[in-house]
Amino acid sequence: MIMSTLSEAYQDHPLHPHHVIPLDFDSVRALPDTHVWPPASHALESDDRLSIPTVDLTDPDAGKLVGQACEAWGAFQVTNHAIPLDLLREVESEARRLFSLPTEQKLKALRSPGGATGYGLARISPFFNKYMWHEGFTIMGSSIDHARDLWPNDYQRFCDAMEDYQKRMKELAITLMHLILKSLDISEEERTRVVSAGGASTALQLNSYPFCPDPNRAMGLAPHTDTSLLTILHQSTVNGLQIFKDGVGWVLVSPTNGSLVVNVGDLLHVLSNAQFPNVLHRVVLKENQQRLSLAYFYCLPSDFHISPLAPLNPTRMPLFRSVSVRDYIGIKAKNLEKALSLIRF
Ligand SMILES: C=C1C[C@]23C[C@@]1(O)CC[C@H]2[C@@]12CCC[C@@](C)(C(=O)O1)[C@H]2[C@@H]3C(=O)O
Ligand SMILES: O=C(O)CCC(=O)C(=O)O
Ligand SMILES: [Fe+2]
Repeated sequence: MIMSTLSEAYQDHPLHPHHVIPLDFDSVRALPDTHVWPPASHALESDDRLSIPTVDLTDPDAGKLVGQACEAWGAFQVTNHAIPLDLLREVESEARRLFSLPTEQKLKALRSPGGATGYGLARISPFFNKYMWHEGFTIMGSSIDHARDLWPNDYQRFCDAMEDYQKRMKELAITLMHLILKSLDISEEERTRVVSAGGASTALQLNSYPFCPDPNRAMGLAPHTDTSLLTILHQSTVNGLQIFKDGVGWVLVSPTNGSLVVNVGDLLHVLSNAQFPNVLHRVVLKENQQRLSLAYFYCLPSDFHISPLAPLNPTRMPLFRSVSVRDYIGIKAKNLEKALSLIRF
C-alpha cells in the first residue's frame, strides 16, 4: 500500500508569503508594532504538585503512568528515554548554527507557499493579527536539498545530525505510542496498524525564538494544539513553554536536563475518543536570550482515516466521525482550533 505523505496534505492550502517570511530579526532594534501582543496571562510557576508528571521509561509501571498522565494533562516528561545526550546537544548546536546565519542566507531555504519543509513562520500565523517572535525550519525525511542551499560546501554535518535524530525519535515515538494505546486496552493488532502507519509520516521542526528587545510585549508561539498523534519536544535551557490545564490555567514547563516533553496531539485525541486532551500550549518570551526547541511530530499519512479506536472509553459512543488525515488538515487549515468540533457528532 502506498501511504500518502503529510507534505501532500499541505499543498492544497498555500499560505500568503507574508505568513511564511520571518522578520529580519538581526536588523530590528525595537519591537515593531506588527509584533506587539496584549500582555500574556500569567502562568503558575510549576512545582511538584502543579507540573506535568515525569515518567521514567525504565519503570515497570511506565505504561500505567503514561496513560494516567495523558488522561490528566495531555502531556508529560520522559526520562531514561535512551536518546543520547550528545545527540540532543549536537542537533541543538546544528539548529543554532542554522538560525545564526544572516537572514538573506536563511531565506535561500525559505519554505514555498504551498510547501511543507524549509525555513519560515509557523503555519498557524494567518490566524492571528500580530506576528509571532519566532522562526522555524521544518524537515520531513532528508534535509539535504535545503541544507545544500544554506551551506553549499558544508551541509553533511547538519544532514547527518538531523537524520540520526529523526531515526532515534521515531523509535521513541513507537515505544510511547504502544504504551499509550495499551493503556487504552487497544488490541495488539490495532496498535500495530496505527503505529506502523505513523512511521511514514513524521516531521522535525527546529524552533528559534530570537533575542527580543521587548520580550514582555511579544509572543513566541501563540496558543495551539499540535496536529500530530504525539509530539516529542526537546527545549534548550531557556524557559518559555507553558501548557494550559483546565481548572488551573497556564503552567510553566521548565526545561530539565535531558528529559523530553511529550504532548498529545489532535489525532491521538480523536483515536482516544477524547479521553486524552490534546494539550493547548504556547511559548512566551520572558528571558533576554535566544530560545531553541526541537519538536518531533509523529503523525499519520494523509490517506489514513481517523476515528475513535475500540474499545471506546468511557462513553462507549464514538464522539467523532471518521475523516481522512488529509481532510482533517484541510479543516484545520481553515478553522484552526475549531477543527475538532467540526468533526464531532
Ligand atoms: C507536521 C507538522 C505539524 C506542524 C505543521 C507541520 O507540517 C510542520 C510544522 C508543525 C508546526 C510547528 C509549530 C506549531 C504548529 C501548529 C505550526 O504552525 O507548525 C505545528 C504544526 C501542527 O502541529 O499543526
Ligand atoms: O518551543 C517550544 O517549546 C514549543 C514548540 C511547539 O509547540 C511546536 O513546535 O509545536
Ligand atoms: Fe506545539
